[in-house]
Amino acid sequence: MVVWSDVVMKKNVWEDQSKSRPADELALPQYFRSARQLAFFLLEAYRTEDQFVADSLQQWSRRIDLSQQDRRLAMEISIGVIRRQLTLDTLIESQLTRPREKVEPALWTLLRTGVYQLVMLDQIPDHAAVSETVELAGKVGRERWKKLVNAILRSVGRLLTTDEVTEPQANAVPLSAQRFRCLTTDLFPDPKVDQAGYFSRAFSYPQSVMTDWLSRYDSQQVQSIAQWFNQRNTLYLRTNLLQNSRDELLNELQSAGIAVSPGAEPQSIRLENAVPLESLVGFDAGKFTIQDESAMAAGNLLSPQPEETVWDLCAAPGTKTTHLAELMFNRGTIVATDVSPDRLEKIEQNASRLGLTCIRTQLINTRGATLPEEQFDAILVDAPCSNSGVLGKRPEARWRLEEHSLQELQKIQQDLLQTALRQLKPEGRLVYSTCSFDPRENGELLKKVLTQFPERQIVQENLHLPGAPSDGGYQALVR
Ligand SMILES: C[S@@+](CC[C@H](N)C(=O)[O-])C[C@H]1O[C@@H](n2cnc3c(N)ncnc32)[C@H](O)[C@@H]1O
Repeated sequence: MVVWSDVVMKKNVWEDQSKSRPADELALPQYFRSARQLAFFLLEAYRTEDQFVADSLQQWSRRIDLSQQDRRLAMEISIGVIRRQLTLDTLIESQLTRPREKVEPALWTLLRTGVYQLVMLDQIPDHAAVSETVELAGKVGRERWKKLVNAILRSVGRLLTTDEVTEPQANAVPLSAQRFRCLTTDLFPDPKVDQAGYFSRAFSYPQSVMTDWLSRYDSQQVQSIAQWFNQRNTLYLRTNLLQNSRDELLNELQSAGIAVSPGAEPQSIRLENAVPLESLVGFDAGKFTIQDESAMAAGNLLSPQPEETVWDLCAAPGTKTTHLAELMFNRGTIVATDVSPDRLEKIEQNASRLGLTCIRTQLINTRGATLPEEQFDAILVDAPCSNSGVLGKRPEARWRLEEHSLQELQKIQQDLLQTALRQLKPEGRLVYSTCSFDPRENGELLKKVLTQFPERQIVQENLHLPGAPSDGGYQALVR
C-alpha cells in the first residue's frame, strides 16, 4: 500500500534538476533586516530543502527583525515567485544570452525575485526593484552576480510597457482579473493558436495541467480559475455557533474596524480585505475558526446530530472535526483518527480553544490495525488529495500535480472509502470530500468504489469550482 507520507515528501519535483547544485553554501544571515533578503532565503530553503515558506518563517522567527509591512512584502515576493515561476522564467530566458544551465540556481532565484517585483508589483518603482536586487547580490556575498542581475533586470524592464489589455494575447502578462500588462514583444505562445501553451506560460502552470483543465472547461472558465489561484486568497471564518451567533460575530468584527460580510453557508463570514490574523478579535476565545466556505459545506452536508456516534477518518488538524462537534452541540461522540501524531495533537488544541469536549482522537496506521471497531451513524472521509482546488493557498502544489502522484492518491482514497463504508451502520450516512475539483479523485472514484457496496448510493454531490466564490472542492453524501 502507498503511504501518504511518501506522497507528501515528493515536494518541489518541478525543480529537481537544480537541487543538485551546491547553492546551499550561502550562509543564513544572523538577522533578516530586509524583506527582499528574507524572501530570497525563503525561496532558497524551498528550492534546496523542499521547505514550505510558512515552515521556514516559523523556524527563523527569532532571526526576523522586520516590520509587519516588510514581512508582508517578503511573503508576497516569495509566494508570488513560487506561483509565477514559469512566467518569470519565460521573461528571464528571453533576455539571457547563455543557456539557463550556465546560471547558478541561487542566482536564478535572485533574478526571479527581481523580475517579480518589476513585473507584478505596481507599488515598487522599477529603479528600486533593480537596485535593491543588485545590492542584495552583494549582501549575500556574491559580488560576481551583480553584473548579470543588473543587465537582465534592466532589459526585462525595457520589455515592459504601461499599456494594459483585458484579454489574453501573446505579448500580455496577466496581473489580475481582466488586467494584462503588455510587453513590447510577443514572448508567450499565441493564445489563439496554442491556448494551453499560453495559459501555462502566462499564468504559470504545468502545461499538462492546463491541457487537462481545457479538456473539461471552456477557456473563459480556465482563465478565471488560473487567475483566481494567482491572486490574494479570500479568507472566510466559521462562526462557532455554540459561543455566538453569526450576527453577533459580524457586529463584533465590524466594530473592531474589520470589513466582513455574511457568506453562503449558515456559519460563514467573508473577510473583505487582507487583515493580520492577530487583529481578529475573538480567536483565542474560540468564537470562530478560519475555514474556507467550500470546506464548511462538508460538515453541513453530513449534518451530524447530537448524541450520534461519528467517525472523522482523516481528521487532522481538526478543522472539520470541530465543525462536526459544533453541529452536534458538543453532544455525542466523534472519533477523530489520523496517521500523523503531530497533526493529531492540533485537533486537541483546536477543540480546547473552541470549548469542545466530545472529540476522542486516535492515532491509526495505514495498515488499518488500530482502526476503531464500532459501527458509526455518520462518517466523514476528508481524503488526502492533489489539492487542485486550493492551489492559491498552497503555492507549490501546482508543480506537483502529476499523473503518477494522482494514481498513488487514488489508491489511498479507495482504501479509505472501503474502510469507512465497512464501518457504517446500515442506516448511516457518509460524506466523501476532497479539496480537489478533479473528477478522477472525486465522483469517478467514488462511483467505482460503490460498485462493491451495491446497497449504498450517492444522494447528493457538490462540486465547488475554484473562485466560485471560494476554494475548489468536492463533497458527496452517500446513504
Ligand atoms: C485533507 S487532510 C484532512 C484535513 C482535515 N479533515 C481538516 O479539515 O482539518 C487529509 C488527512 O489525511 C491524513 N491521512 C493520510 N493517509 C491517511 C490514512 N491512510 N488514514 C487516515 N488518515 C490519513 C493526513 O495525515 C491528513 O491529515
